[in-house]
Amino acid sequence: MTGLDILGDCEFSIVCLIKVGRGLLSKPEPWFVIANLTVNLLAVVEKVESVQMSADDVEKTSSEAVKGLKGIIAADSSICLVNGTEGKLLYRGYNIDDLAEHATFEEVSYLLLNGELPNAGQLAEYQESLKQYRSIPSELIDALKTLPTSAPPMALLRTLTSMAGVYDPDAESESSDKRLQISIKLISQIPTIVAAIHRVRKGLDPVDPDPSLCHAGNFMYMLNGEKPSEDATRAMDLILTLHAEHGLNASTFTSRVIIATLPDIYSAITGAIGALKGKLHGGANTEVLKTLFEIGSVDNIAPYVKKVREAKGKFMGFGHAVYQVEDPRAKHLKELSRRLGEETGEPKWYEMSIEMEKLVYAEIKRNCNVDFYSASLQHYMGIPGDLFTCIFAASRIAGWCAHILEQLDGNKIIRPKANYIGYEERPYVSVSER
Ligand SMILES: CC(=O)SCCNC(=O)CCNC(=O)[C@H](O)C(C)(C)COP(=O)(O)OP(=O)(O)OC[C@H]1O[C@@H](n2cnc3c(N)ncnc32)[C@H](O)[C@@H]1OP(=O)(O)O
Ligand SMILES: O=C([O-])CC(=O)C(=O)O
Repeated sequence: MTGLDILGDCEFSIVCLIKVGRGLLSKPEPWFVIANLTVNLLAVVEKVESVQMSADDVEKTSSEAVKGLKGIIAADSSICLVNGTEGKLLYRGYNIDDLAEHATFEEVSYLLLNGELPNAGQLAEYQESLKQYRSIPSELIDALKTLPTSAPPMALLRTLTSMAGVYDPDAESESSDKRLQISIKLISQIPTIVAAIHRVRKGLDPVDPDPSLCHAGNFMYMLNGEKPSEDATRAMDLILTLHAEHGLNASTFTSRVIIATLPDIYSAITGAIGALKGKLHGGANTEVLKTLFEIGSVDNIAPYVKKVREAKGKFMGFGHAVYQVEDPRAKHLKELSRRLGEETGEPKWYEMSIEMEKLVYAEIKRNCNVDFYSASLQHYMGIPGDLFTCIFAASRIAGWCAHILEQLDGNKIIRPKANYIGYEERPYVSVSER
């Protein structure tokens, strides 16, 4: 905006006043003069603001970025409510406590994808579809055998999920039916891929899925090569139910950002797996077990907490971006960890976790999150620590797919802007003069 523009806006008031002075206009009341000037000055302010608004288009704005986008509402969603002050979690309106107690992962994943719990017929049909999709292309197993066994399982999962997209003839389909089908396929196949990773890196052959087993039972079977007990099946089912969905967490947001550019579902899921891998997110469960192993005994916890505090370090499995009170999922995992600690005759890891929870809370006033007790629990279930995040992914695939389908319904590309804090425009300097 130039000085001339501003003058232009004041012009009417000034010209009027001059005309009054020359007797060309009758003398107005003082309130009229003030009101007139105010109106025109407001117009100037508005113009200045609109000039700033158009400068925003080139990412130059005076406003500050919200770090981590904390508290920013980035989407309308009817999938999940995370109430951080009350510690409440609802999937499509159903409380996680009720789902943990009564529902199976099949019901929960159907609910997340379709918006309603299935009736008996719908559930049977859905379970059948999940079973039909369980086998993965043999090319994935062949490729897995060529990859380094030392690679983190989440890196292998990321690579194989991306590959699965290459072998799916429907991957590029834009039909809603096909997209729902791909979602069901992914919910079914991620556990098969995870189990194959687990076995191949141990030098074992992958185990073919068993159609007589439910989703969780078959997952345990493909991991261990033995039919699981009812308790083991129920434990896996609970883990899958509790981790299935959590609003706009980092990996889910990633999946929505990716799908919003309209690539294919596999691309969005591959990105989500990459985001979940990080230790500030899903990767924290692996870190928790490492910590428990490093500490070794209840007696060493107090010195460990002191050491981490002095180094201004992080306590893995503690704190949350949304919950200011207890994570409502943690108590379910904690109780199961207690039970399995007793049943395996190795309560140490549970007892250490209890002491750690107490001492860390006293130190930083942060509760434990879903990743904390899932570590001792999965350890009791015989799952290696570095596979924990893959188990998380085998569950969260349901939430990711639900969000992807929701994003595609009325899609808009997600494109926030940066608060530019770099150089003003400056002249190019040739190499010889730098
Ligand atoms: C499934 C999940 O993703 S659950 C989360 C899993 N991640 C972890 O367990 C890793 C440890 N926890 C954390 O790093 C954090 O609590 C997060 C990433 C989960 C949340 O981070 P934020 O939203 O920034 O939380 P919050 O606003 O409470 O953190 C503010 C400060 O509190 C302190 N704080 C929070 N959590 C912790 C922790 N676990 N240990 C030590 N200090 C902590 C830190 O000083 C933090 O600032 P910093 O991140 O700059 O170091
Ligand atoms: O919501 C979050 O930020 C992290 C979390 O608990 C989850 O993804 O389950």
